[in-house]
Amino acid sequence: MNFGGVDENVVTREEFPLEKAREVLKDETIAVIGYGVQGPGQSLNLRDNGFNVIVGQRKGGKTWEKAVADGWVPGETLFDIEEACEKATIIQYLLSDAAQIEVWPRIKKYLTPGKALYFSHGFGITYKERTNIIPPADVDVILVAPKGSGTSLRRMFLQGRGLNSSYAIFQDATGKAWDRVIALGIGVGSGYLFETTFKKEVYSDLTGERGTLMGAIQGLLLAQYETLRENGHEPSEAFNETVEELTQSLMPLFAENGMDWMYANCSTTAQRGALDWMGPFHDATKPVFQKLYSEVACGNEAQRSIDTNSKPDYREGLEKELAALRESEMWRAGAVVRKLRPENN
Ligand SMILES: NC(=O)c1ccc[n+]([C@@H]2O[C@H](COP(=O)([O-])OP(=O)(O)OC[C@H]3O[C@@H](n4cnc5c(N)ncnc54)[C@H](O)[C@@H]3O)[C@@H](O)[C@H]2O)c1
Ligand SMILES: CC(C)(O)[C@@H](O)C(=O)O
Ligand SMILES: [Mg+2]
Ligand SMILES: [Mg+2]
Repeated sequence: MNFGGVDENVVTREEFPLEKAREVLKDETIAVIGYGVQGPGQSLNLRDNGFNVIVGQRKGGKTWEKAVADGWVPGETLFDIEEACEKATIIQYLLSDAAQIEVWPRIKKYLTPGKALYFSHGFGITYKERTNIIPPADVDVILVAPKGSGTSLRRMFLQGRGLNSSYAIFQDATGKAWDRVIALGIGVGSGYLFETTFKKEVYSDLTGERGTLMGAIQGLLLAQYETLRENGHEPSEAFNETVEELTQSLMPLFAENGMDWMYANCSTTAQRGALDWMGPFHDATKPVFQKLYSEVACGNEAQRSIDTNSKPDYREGLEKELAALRESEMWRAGAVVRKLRPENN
């Protein structure tokens, strides 16, 4: 398929319908290991799509309880991690990236010949010198990476929509890796699947989430909010002009029909200014994106993530940082603005 002049390999549900996916995987037991964010989305979609799926999760704790609440039955469809890996023919390794490193020595013995090891991130394999995740040569190693949160994957599935995913094959030991990866991609509820490699997936994913999807957007929004506040604008005006209008009014327009369509639905005054100021914003941020990509490609970002996320108290530290964000003036103002949406009254 041609994307803006470039040919790419993609697979749609039309070419590879759900019935075909069920046929390909009819003799497989899929174990979804981990029940954090992607685990629930992928396992519930697979279950609702009629696949033979079980969940492997650390016993006790909140996520085990969440799995039980979602209808996974201990001893029948919910097991501890090692038992699920033993029963599986396909192991979907959906622990957090740091936990994948820690748990790997305990689960690799269950990767017997002909099984498949599935990831939703290229992290563990690409940075193998840092993760020590080195699968045996006689298993398939495949990837389906939904391009969005597991929460969205599930929500969009329930709405009859689909979140796009990339797919990759690192190792095809059985000759069935392509059928397996595409069938799983369709089964977890992907909109369409586009081809990548483990390395390109992790480089683009780490760049995207640090960049426009999460890091850059928060930096940009905050910079504008602060500028408005420093010049005497009230929080309500600053938040509406920075965040609320973006998410509620303008983003849906460019999601639906592209940036030019959103521009076309704004005043000529806005269009002139936006077209003129796009250049300076582009030029100011491009060097930051270039620096970010090179930090990802040399492995520094992966190492930072491994070092911080494998500390025993990392969750408390993270919660403090998230609380600071939540309690900042901009996001406290946001909570009030959201409450005032008529649909929330
Ligand atoms: N969060 C997303 O929506 C998202 C999107 C695309 C890809 N991914 C990728 O999917 C994979 C899973 O990510 P996630 O965000 O769902 O993970 P997560 O951080 O939500 O954690 C998943 C599970 O890991 C378990 N876990 C954590 N530490 C453990 C340990 N020491 N021993 C045993 N279990 C432990 C937790 O109980 C939890 O059930 C990652 O490779 C991630 O990069 C995530
Ligand atoms: C949902 C994201 C940001 O796309 C994913 O990459 C993640 O790591 O959670
Ligand atoms: Mg990611
Ligand atoms: Mg991502």
